[in-house]
Amino acid sequence: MGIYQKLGWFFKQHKKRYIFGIAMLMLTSLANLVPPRILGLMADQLNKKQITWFSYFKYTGLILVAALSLYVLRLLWRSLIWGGATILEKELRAKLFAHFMKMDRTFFQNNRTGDLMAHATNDVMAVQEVAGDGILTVVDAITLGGCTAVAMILFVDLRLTLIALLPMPLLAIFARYFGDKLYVAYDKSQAAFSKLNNKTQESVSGIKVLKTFGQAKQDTNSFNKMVDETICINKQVFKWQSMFDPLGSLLIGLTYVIAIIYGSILVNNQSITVGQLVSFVAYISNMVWPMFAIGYLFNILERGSASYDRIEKLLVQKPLITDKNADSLLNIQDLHSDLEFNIDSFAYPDDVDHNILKNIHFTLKPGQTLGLVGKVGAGKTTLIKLLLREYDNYAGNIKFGGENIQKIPLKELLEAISYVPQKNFLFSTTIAGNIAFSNPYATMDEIQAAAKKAGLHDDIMAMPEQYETIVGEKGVSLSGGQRQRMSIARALLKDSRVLILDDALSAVDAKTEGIILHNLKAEMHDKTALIASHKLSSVMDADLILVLKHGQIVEQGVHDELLKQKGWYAKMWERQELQSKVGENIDE
Ligand SMILES: Nc1ncnc2c1ncn2[C@@H]1O[C@H](COP(=O)(O)OP(=O)(O)OP(=O)(O)O)[C@@H](O)[C@H]1O
Repeated sequence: MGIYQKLGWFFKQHKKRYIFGIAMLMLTSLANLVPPRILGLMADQLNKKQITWFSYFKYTGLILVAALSLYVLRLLWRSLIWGGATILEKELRAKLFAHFMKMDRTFFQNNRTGDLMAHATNDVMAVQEVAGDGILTVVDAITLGGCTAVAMILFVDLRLTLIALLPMPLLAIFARYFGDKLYVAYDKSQAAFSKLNNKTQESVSGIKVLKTFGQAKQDTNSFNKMVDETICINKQVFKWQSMFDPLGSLLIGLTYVIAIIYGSILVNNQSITVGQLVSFVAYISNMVWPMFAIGYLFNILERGSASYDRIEKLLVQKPLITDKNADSLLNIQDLHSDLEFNIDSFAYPDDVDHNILKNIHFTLKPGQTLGLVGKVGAGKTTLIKLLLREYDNYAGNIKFGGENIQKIPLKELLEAISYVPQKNFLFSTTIAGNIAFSNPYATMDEIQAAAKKAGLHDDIMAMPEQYETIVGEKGVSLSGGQRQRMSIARALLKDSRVLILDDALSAVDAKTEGIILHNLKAEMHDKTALIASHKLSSVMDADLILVLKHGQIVEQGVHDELLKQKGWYAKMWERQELQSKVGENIDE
């Protein structure tokens, strides 16, 4: 139960929602007691042949009212409690995302991207279950279980209740034991299935290469081995399922048998009426779920608590770059968006003798786009990292709206930037969830608009469940180009003043690239953009293009000017034009 204390901040924020939701759940439990009791009363009157049309309509009417109330109550508690869990999920994701954005290189070296993704998906899901299914199981176990037991005792018989319910605690114990085993087995099965999916995709896309190198047989063997392993893992799920399901039915059946045998004896010696026995049998079905709920509850709380601890451990980590020089009164919204780079020199802290950037000076007005080009290792990403404040140890300054970026609170600065990194990450969740990661409160319309601008909408509509399709580790694999466009959609969903694309269109075909750039242009009219790319077509419309070589600007200007200079840019442009016409690979 400690997890509820840890999540106290959230329940305090949503106190009214949970109080009302729990009240609705309790009323649901009470309403559940009505139909069995009425059935019993009806059975007694039928047995004594005393039933009249009036009482018949009264009883059926009451059952109908109870059913309608149950419908409304269930609708209310579901939207309140499960809705609350969704809010918690969104808040935790937003917290983690904001934290990841704030953290520096060391954090990402210490925490592998895969692990961070797991925290942001699996752990967040486990915690949200505490606020959704966890509350449901606690309340149901206590109120539905408790009220039904009390009704059995009050309306029927204490002895019958004690004896007939003897097998029920076993149901809770088995639900806990098998529930846990099933969860672990199911998780492993999903991981194995996604591994198999990826392997299939790799083999199919690499089939020509495999055949050329005579590796097709080895690949088939390793594929068959993987299929066998996956089947073995899946068998575990069926094993636990086939052990638990019949056992559950057996225990429930046993309860009914005991109730009917002992109940009949009590009817015979006139301790209870036939109607009471009918009510009792109907109450047993009310008892089954609370027993399962007790079993599941422990699993939900244990998993949720462990996951919350892992999330907390991440959130308490502090970035090395701090706000020590920041002016807390500075509000980035008040700053004009001129971006000035005045870097005299920069060397990475672990290689201080080697200047990676030298004499980088330029200014961008709001709405202008900078193109950064140059060979691999020329320093394009490094320049971007300095704007993202991953390093402060450079000679010179970077100014945004006339203020040194080191004076702007880091959180505000990063919130003003949408960054599409070279390596994009995908979470094991829906497409919509993945896009909305940068803005968990985005509406479906906003998500779709961002996907359209990023040229991804049509691909999504062709997927099995469109925006609800699960992607990533546990779902459909996306191509490199689709991942890049997803990352761009994510960045566009965040309303920021600076957009950075770091080689973000490399895997996108020329036609789609044209569409995306056109859309970005419309989007960027008052925003500043930095586009680093190996494809010159991505930067040809930029207001300023810098060609970097060994960390220095060797050419600069707009596309036409650079072509006239007949330097590296003009040569590369010619090559890439030729390449796109011939469709061949020409290396730099
Ligand atoms: N963390 C680091 N520590 C030391 N040197 C680094 C580090 N990161 C990059 N470098 C070096 O800095 C230089 C510039 O790298 P950078 O990634 O900025 O180039 P780039 O132009 O973005 O290359 P690419 O086109 O591959 O993205 C390279 O020589 C690289 O090896």
